[in-house]
Amino acid sequence: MGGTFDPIHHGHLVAASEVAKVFELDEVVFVPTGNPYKKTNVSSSEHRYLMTVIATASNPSFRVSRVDIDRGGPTYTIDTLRDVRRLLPDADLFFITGADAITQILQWKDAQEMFDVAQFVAVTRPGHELVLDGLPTDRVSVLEVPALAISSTDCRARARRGFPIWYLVPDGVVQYVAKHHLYQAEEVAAL
Ligand SMILES: Nc1ncnc2c1ncn2[C@@H]1O[C@H](COP(=O)(O)OP(=O)(O)OP(=O)(O)O)[C@@H](O)[C@H]1O
Ligand SMILES: O=C(O)c1ccc[n+]([C@@H]2O[C@H](COP(=O)([O-])O)[C@@H](O)[C@H]2O)c1
Repeated sequence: MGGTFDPIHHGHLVAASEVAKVFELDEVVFVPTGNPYKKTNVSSSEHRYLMTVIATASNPSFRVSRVDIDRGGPTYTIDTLRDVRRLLPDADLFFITGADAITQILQWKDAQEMFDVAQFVAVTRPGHELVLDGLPTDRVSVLEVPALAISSTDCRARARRGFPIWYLVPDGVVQYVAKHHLYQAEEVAAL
């Protein structure tokens, strides 16, 4: 599952857990983006990586990869998939993505090649319509996950306004955000 994870929240974790169960996956690899070139004002990749490690630590089937962070340059999913394929040459790869991302996917770099490397699982997300027009139906599956109307944008806005993010994100992530003063007004957090 690729994401900016700024911060990772329970919507991400529930989606990953549900896909793992339904598709009988051995593990879910969370891949925080290095440079999500379509997003602005993103926290440092090390903060996002560490929050993802904290959030997934208690699940033995979840792990975190640094491939997108260590590669450098803009993060393209085709490169993520090539790197993960190199690390796991015999695995059947599934890329988990949300309803908002799947509608954009044909505009991603080397979109057609991505479907050769991995099967895509599009999970439902409150407030976002699943639009699969033009996508190869044999390479994209749809899965309805328990609806959690949580977004990283909302978590950041709540933290900035002094509202709690308890129960929207894992406890360790609440503590990490507080300790490092993430998402404060004018904040540009660096490790
Ligand atoms: N509540 C949710 N339910 C299902 N999928 C989700 C949910 N939140 C995020 N996703 C999916 O997880 C992937 C990574 O998401 P991302 O890290 O960009 O989180 P986000 O909450 O969408 O962030 P932001 O609000 O900053 O755009 C995306 O494919 C996104 O669609
Ligand atoms: O490959 C691309 O061109 C591309 C463009 C936008 C997003 N993505 C990927 O989509 C996933 C979710 O991205 P984001 O920015 O919504 O957190 C993440 O793995 C990104 O690398 C990929």
